[in-house]
Amino acid sequence: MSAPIAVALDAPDLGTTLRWARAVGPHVRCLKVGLETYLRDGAASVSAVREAAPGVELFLDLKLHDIPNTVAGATRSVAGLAPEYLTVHAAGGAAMVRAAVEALPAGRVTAVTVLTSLAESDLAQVGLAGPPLDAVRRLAVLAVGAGAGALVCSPREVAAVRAEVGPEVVLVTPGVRPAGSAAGDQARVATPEQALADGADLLVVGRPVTGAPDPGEAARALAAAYPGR
Ligand SMILES: O=C(O)c1cc(=O)[nH]c(=O)n1[C@@H]1O[C@H](COP(=O)(O)O)[C@@H](O)[C@H]1O
Repeated sequence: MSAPIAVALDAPDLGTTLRWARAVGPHVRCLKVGLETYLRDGAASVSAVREAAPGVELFLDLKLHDIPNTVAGATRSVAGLAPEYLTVHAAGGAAMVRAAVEALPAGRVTAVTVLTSLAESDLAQVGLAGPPLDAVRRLAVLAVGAGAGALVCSPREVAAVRAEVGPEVVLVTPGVRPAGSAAGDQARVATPEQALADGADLLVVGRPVTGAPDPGEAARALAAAYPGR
């Protein structure tokens, strides 16, 4: 099985997105198309990434967050792209997550709990008092109860979330930084070793790979260090 890594293709133009997809695709299980690419290049970018990296799973990271009726419609709008993962914000509530689940016939609705860029002080500012773990656990339980098949949390919470939701739910962790990599705007980070040891199923890695002088080689080295189980 290929390395449990999703490379975030957050690129400034479609040519770069596809160059990265071709370079890293052979080494990893999954490629992530997010807001930067999707809002600029649309659905065609998803098909183009699939063509550039055949056989690799597609993670469509649109972080939907709206009233249930609107999220259901938005999910139907992209369901034909057949993403293996589609993100929604768990904070949109159980009815919203369920609306996405019902509108996505295949693939996993993937609920983002608390963004990995937020530290405890940021959460306090938006009215979520207490450690991030409390909110992450609460939102994880809510989302799984509403039918989400995957969750996004930081590697720091993954062990506690696993204990909460059991073995079947796919746990996805961004905020993964190999030792020595810059954290950038990520607040709750850990190494790939730690994330996997704590029970993560899929590591999302962007800049440590795509910002490397040779993204293909960076992905190859990361995949060799963390081969699929
Ligand atoms: O849903 C996500 O993928 C996501 C959730 C989250 O809490 N934090 C987070 O960083 N992400 C995404 O994961 C990727 C992380 O990229 P790097 O920080 O460059 O490794 C970006 O594409 C983010 O949009």
